[in-house]
Amino acid sequence: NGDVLKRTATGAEQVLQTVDYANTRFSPLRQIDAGNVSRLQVAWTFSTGVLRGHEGAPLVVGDVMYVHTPFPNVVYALDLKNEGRILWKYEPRQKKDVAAVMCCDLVNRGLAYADGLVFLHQADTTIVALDAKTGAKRWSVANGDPALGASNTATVMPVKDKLIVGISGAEAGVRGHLSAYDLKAGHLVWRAYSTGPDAEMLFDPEKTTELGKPVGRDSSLKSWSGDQWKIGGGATWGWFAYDPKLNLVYYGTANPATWNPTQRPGDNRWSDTIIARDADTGVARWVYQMTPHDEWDYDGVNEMILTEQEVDGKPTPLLTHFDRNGFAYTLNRETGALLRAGKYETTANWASGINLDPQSPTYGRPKRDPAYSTEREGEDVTYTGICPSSLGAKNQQPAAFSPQTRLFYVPVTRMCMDYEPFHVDYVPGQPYVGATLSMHPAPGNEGSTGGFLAWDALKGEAVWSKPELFSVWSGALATAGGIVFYGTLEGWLKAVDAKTGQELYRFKTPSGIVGNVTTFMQGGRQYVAVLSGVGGWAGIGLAAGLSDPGDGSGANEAYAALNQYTALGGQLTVFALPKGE
Ligand SMILES: O=C(O)c1cc(C(=O)O)c2c(n1)C(=O)C(=O)c1cc(C(=O)O)[nH]c1-2
Repeated sequence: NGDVLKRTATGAEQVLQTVDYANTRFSPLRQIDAGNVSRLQVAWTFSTGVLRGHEGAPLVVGDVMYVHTPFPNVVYALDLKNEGRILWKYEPRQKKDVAAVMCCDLVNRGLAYADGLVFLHQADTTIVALDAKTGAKRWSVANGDPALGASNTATVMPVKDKLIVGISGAEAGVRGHLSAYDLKAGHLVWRAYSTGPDAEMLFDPEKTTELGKPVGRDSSLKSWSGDQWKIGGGATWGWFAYDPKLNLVYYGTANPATWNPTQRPGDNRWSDTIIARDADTGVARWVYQMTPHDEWDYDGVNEMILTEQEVDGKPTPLLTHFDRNGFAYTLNRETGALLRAGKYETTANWASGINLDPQSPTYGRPKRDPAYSTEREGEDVTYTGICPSSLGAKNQQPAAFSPQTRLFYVPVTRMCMDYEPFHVDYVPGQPYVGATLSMHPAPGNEGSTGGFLAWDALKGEAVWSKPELFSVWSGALATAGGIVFYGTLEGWLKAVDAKTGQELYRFKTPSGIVGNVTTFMQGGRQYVAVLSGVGGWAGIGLAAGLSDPGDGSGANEAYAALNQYTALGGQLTVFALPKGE
């Protein structure tokens, strides 16, 4: 989309949650830098009036800031020239019962902007296009049926004349899909399912490839027992990336449903898969399945970061992905060739590595350790000591990439788990989970369950790594000022030196941070903004007021200590250097 490309070029505005199409979360702004960031001050704050997990970040278009909230998904337009005065407010009417089918708190990862429209994708899967000036509804359309377990937490991405949209619900047996709607009028242009017949997945058996070879006919159907693919998950609740030159949209699919692996033999394609699709037609160019026949809920939706780097002396268009399963993958994003795959979380024990030998019949597949299979002795058995936990070595909170250091900045979770699969029958609109989890800190971290690391994807090694008391559930932002920002579950906004990781600044916001840090220019000054409001899967115990330790698929117990550091909130905090600096 020309408007998006123009507005993302300078870093002054923020029209996408991913900062740019390439998902680098790198801002070219440099007024705030490693030398002065320690003098950052709070410029102004805004209470959202909602008390659940505040994921995502506000948008800035010209002199207007657009702030979204978790369910009920209120949108505020704030006048940046007039001390944040409310220009308009949009409050959707949604049925409360959608909350019952949302797996991991009532979060929303934010708005997107293009061509004078602000796009909101509500919890109940209604997509709404709002007039950016007035807040008037231009069009709306339902993308799924909450009565069948579908919901939404993801942002959308405007690409050319289309809006790319995903769906949540793998924990309810929803069959995931990626859809493209007409940006101006809201009608469906194409829809591509994650599982099922080739025609419904928009796969070309001859031209869609995996690791350089055509996937062949019925690549998904053959990998499921009977018609289980119809309730097979592979939701699309993560982030999207776009390469305008190749005209390809990239995203990952979620776990197969149910979590109980004994119930669904086969590779369960194309769950836990990276997919590249033609933006105009939706047809899949290439795919790569990271965790075939997932036994651990290693959902593959984390962001795809697009960079240009030299590989073996040649400038190469790359896609780098930090998966829940503990491995970082780097592929050639044009061809889908697998270039690197290694552990970024060293405690990951379910697989010793990824087979990188192109001659091998198991090329590209994980080398599993049978000791950590969750079906080796069948159902109703507790399999212990599996790392990482289902939360992943990293969950959805996006990493950043700085072209200055050529490093990725990755928020991580260091948890292991005990996993007990049980038989579950599919009932439309009901949880189709089929496993009980108990989570505990990964060994070797003195009880801390989080960290923030700088990762060299081509060497496959961490350059520096900082421990954090709790999982880092906030997205990173790198800037041309040589700094990287992130938030913590206790509520700290932190700035660290991009080269060394040395902490340069911290400020305690009113509630835990699960939002993504953003930055923008207004009136010649650079600002940094972040939403506080504890929640998401890690903060579900606090956000939903859970009492049973096992609630939240084990997260309530795993993060019980969080209530000694923070409480519910819903606030935007905006930072700047003192006036005149
Ligand atoms: O498969 C799905 O449909 C689905 C949806 C969501 C969601 O919509 O938030 C999450 C997950 N899975 C999930 O596995 C997960 O770990 C998770 C964490 C969060 C969060 O916002 O903290 N959402 C979700």
